[in-house]
Amino acid sequence: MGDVIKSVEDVLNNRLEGNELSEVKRILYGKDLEKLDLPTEARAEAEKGSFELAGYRFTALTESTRPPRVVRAAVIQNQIVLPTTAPVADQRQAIWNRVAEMIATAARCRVNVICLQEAWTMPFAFCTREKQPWCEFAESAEDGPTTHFLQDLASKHNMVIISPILERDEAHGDVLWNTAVIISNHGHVIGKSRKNHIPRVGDFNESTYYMESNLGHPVFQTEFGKIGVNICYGRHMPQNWMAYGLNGAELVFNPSATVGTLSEPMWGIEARNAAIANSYFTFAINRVGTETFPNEFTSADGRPAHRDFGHFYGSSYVAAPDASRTPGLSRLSDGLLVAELDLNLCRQVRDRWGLRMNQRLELYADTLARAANPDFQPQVVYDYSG
Ligand SMILES: NC(=O)NCCC(=O)O
Repeated sequence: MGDVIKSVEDVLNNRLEGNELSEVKRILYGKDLEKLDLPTEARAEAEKGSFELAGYRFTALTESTRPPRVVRAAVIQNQIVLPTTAPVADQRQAIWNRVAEMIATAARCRVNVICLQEAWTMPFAFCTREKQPWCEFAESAEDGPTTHFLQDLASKHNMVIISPILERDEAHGDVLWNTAVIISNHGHVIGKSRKNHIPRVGDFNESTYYMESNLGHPVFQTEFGKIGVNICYGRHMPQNWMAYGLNGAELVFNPSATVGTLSEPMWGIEARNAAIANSYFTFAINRVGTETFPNEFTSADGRPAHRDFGHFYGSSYVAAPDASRTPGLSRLSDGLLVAELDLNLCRQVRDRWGLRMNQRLELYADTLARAANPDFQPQVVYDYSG
């Protein structure tokens, strides 16, 4: 179940042709984006490493008063490497090695900014509700071994790296957080962003492990654009996406871990809608594969106890403010998706559609302030005529 088709695009490409195929792509994907001509060496590395490599170009109009601001931004989706029964340090090291290989290929493709998947150094073990050994994966955002590991890669490859980890906040009594660390292309930690909304659905028992962010909606000014990170479940909250936009984000990454039975019909819609509504680029990143745990757990839904979470369906993609999007990566295998984009498109779409200009923040500030008040009464007008 959940692992039958490689991708929706694969099915469309195999079943449709000619004008029918291009019309379906125009309607579903905005336009048929030009494929990037990625280096032969990068393609060879991807083939040798058994991961998918895809690249697309989003263009913008040429302006006479501003130079183009073209950057290459990429995402990685990957399976865990060792079984979940292996020692924690070995599991993490094996994932580091795998992802470092994929980051090196990204560097060959001249990627400037890359984001990894949610809690990328570990299996998504929160379904188990067990604390050990999974809490051992937690580490300092500023000074932990994963951050040090990536700082070297970031400066070596001149690449901003966004590293979503399980954070251990030692200064605050070992509190755990779900955190994305933003490492500059010179290898400095610029800052961190924490997950604002914690799922309480299905086997996503994450509220057992960590708290909602206390950091708001930070946006990080990098050499390659202003970056926000909306972690996984936060993508269901339009106001969460909006707040990164209010703070000026041009690129918003959504590192995720989600399974087909729960969320696949929502996946292609949410990050894409956010790109349209907020006039910025979004990057939806999902892990891939099926992870099996040593002890059985139940899902509180009457099904028998089981040892796996279900299939993480990958399908990572990039969406643009003009409603175009890339095809998704595979539902089944590791992948690196590269998008070349001109950040000038954000302003061009704002000027054309006026969605930010017409946002009416003052109207919603008032509605939200009232709705958040314990005395709130919904504004409903009743029909008493019958
Ligand atoms: N990791 C996470 O927040 N998953 C929740 C499920 C979903 O949002 O699809």
